Amino acid sequence: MIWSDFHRTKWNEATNFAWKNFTTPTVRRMFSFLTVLGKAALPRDKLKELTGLLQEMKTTYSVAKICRYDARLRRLPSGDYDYDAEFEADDDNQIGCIPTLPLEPHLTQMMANSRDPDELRYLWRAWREAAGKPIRQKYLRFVELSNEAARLNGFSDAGEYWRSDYEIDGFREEVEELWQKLSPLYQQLHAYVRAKLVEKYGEEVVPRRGPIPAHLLGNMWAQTWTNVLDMTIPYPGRTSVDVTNALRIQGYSPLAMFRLAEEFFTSLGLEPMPQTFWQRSMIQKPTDREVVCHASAWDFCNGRDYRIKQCTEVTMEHLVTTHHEMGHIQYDLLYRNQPFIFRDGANPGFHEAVGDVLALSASTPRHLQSVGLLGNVDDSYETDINFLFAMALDKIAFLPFGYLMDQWRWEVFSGDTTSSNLNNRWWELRLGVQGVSPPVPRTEEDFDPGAKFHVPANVPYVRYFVSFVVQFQFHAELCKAAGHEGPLHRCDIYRSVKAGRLLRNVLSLGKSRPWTEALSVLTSGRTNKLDVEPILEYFGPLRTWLESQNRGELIGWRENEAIVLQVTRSNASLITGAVLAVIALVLLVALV
Ligand SMILES: CC(=O)N[C@@H](CC(=O)O)C(=O)NC[C@H](CC1(C(=O)N[C@@H](Cc2ccc(O)cc2)C(=O)O)CCCC1)C(=O)O
Ligand SMILES: [Zn+2]
Repeated sequence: MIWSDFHRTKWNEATNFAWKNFTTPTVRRMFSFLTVLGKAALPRDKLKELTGLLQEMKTTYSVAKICRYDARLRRLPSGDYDYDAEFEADDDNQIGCIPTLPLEPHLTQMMANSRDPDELRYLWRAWREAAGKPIRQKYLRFVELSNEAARLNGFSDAGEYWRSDYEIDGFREEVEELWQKLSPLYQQLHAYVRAKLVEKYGEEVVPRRGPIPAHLLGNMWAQTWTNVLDMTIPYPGRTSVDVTNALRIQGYSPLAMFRLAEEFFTSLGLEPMPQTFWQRSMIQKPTDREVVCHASAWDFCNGRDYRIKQCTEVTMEHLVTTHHEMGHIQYDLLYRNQPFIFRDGANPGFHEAVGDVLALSASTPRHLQSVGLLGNVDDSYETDINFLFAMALDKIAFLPFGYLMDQWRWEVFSGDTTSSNLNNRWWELRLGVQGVSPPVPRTEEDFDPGAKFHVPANVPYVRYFVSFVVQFQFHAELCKAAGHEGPLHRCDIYRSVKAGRLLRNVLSLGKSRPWTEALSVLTSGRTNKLDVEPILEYFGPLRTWLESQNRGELIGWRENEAIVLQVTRSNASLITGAVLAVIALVLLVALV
């Protein structure tokens, strides 16, 4: 339907007050959602510009490729990798390189498996040159138009529009409070992993009391650290829950992984995937065309057609992702009989939590053994700690990143962060909240947030932070319903129809009731708030172990070490003396 400016104004006036006096709460709730037009509230030409910018940014990200790292050819006199040589003809090989490496699966796997700091630093920087830097200006214009659309919907900026999905005042403060309670556990994990990386790479590369360089954590954004488990596992040689090898040895295909995940859902009495799902999903990277490989789950809003698009690799990490994506479809299926406007998650964090809740059970050593993916599992203390540590590299390591992504974007939308400190503010948060530092100096020429899918794709992110807290609330309640006794981290709700019924009751509500009421249903009225107790209970034994291991280590990080390390490592001769003097001055003032 084409909205003329006249009609839009009339609609806005008409809907701005009449419905608020309706007496039926459900109808009032429907109108409160229907009257938010989102970007459609923009004048046609601006809407066209906005959608054009979004498509261009998504395309840049999905086609970005970089050159292969070539240790031999390009060395500066200082021994550093001469990154700029990438694009200059040089005598060794006549022409510059041809960018051939895409993010998925190549760079993802290289960041996971390489143990060469120089190669990792190259991959880290080259990806940001190719994916982030080119969209900096587009993103700034996109923010302006997003804010204009938000204001036309009655919000102060796009951040307030995004936060309205959570329907509570003070959501921002609530998230801040949750993070403050979780940060001590994160700092313990950070200190332990840093000490192990110092052992591996030396203090030249990893400062013992400083932030961890972001390229060494096994992930392009340092958002989850499961790929450094081999270097950090507490008790090497004991049972490790990374069943990637078992999956491959047993000949698992992506389809078999999907069937395994589906069977967990049906074991709880939940919905099987519909026929069309198996016919129309794309579960492997096709060879005949370029696709966006970032996994996604799709509801075609007709009660029948649901699909997953995923470039599945046969790894443990992808088995967890398969549960995650199928969790979205399960939620879509459970609320398909709701009125259309209520076919959504109670809040976006709930939608992200469903699959992860089942994966918490499916990842336990006991469960992996019961499906034949793990051999003999002992109930020893060491096996417990190994398991909890592996889970923490995924769940605890992620928390600061899940928190800071939208902290940064909310500040950009509100104007607290502008083009003059766009990238610097990102690194202030990455340093201050997450304790990671860039392996090479960053400037306002760069746009590092743009190298993370959800920024060019404009997908909000605090939903994952909320999910990582609430999924443990779900886990605790479903384990209670399943009659589990013993430590929470050993719970496996597999085949518990009681747990399945409770989950069905909560998820079938969709967005027909505020999520606080859905939480009340989940906890039989015990609470209606986000609560960090279950995740802290789950990781309790690991926290005690980390605190004993970390005796003598600095917990936390000195932020200035990041700067000093960068200066020494980035070939000081390239940096004019003036800049060096400034840094020395800043440090002097900071230390006085
Ligand atoms: C039509 C549409 O868009 N549908 C939505 C779903 C819906 O709204 O119904 C959708 O499919 N979104 C895609 C997105 C994909 C993934 C993701 O982006 N994850 C985050 C954060 C994270 C990290 C670790 C983790 O264990 C769990 C999450 C990241 O990778 O940074 C990639 C792999 C996992 C989930 C998703 O499924 O959430
Ligand atoms: Zn998701």
